[in-house]
Amino acid sequence: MTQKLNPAECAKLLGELAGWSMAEDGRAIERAFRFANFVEAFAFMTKVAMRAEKMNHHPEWSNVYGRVTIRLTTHDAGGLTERDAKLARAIDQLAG
Ligand SMILES: C[C@H](O)[C@H](O)[C@H]1CNC2=NC(N)=NC(=O)C2=N1
Repeated sequence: MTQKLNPAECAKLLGELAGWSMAEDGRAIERAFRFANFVEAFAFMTKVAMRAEKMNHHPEWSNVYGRVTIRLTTHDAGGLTERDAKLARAIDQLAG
């Protein structure tokens, strides 16, 4: 099973992932993305959804018009793991 990241590993990860922040519960990382309109936001979500499915690791997210808010945590581990880091990097790439 994927091992939860320890506090030092979490801090290191946040240092590497510009734009992401630790959730208040300390069990996830979060980032908000803004797009010009709903269609661009949904196109981004579609790309992320396909990648998440391929990685078998899925975001918790919401969308209002051009804004997409994403929370990443590993449910099977009850906290942050390397799988969240990997998906965060992929999401940042897809955001362009
Ligand atoms: C069996 C388990 O549901 C799967 O391995 C995947 C599916 N997608 C997942 N996504 C996230 N965020 N956390 C998980 O633990 C997870 N598990």
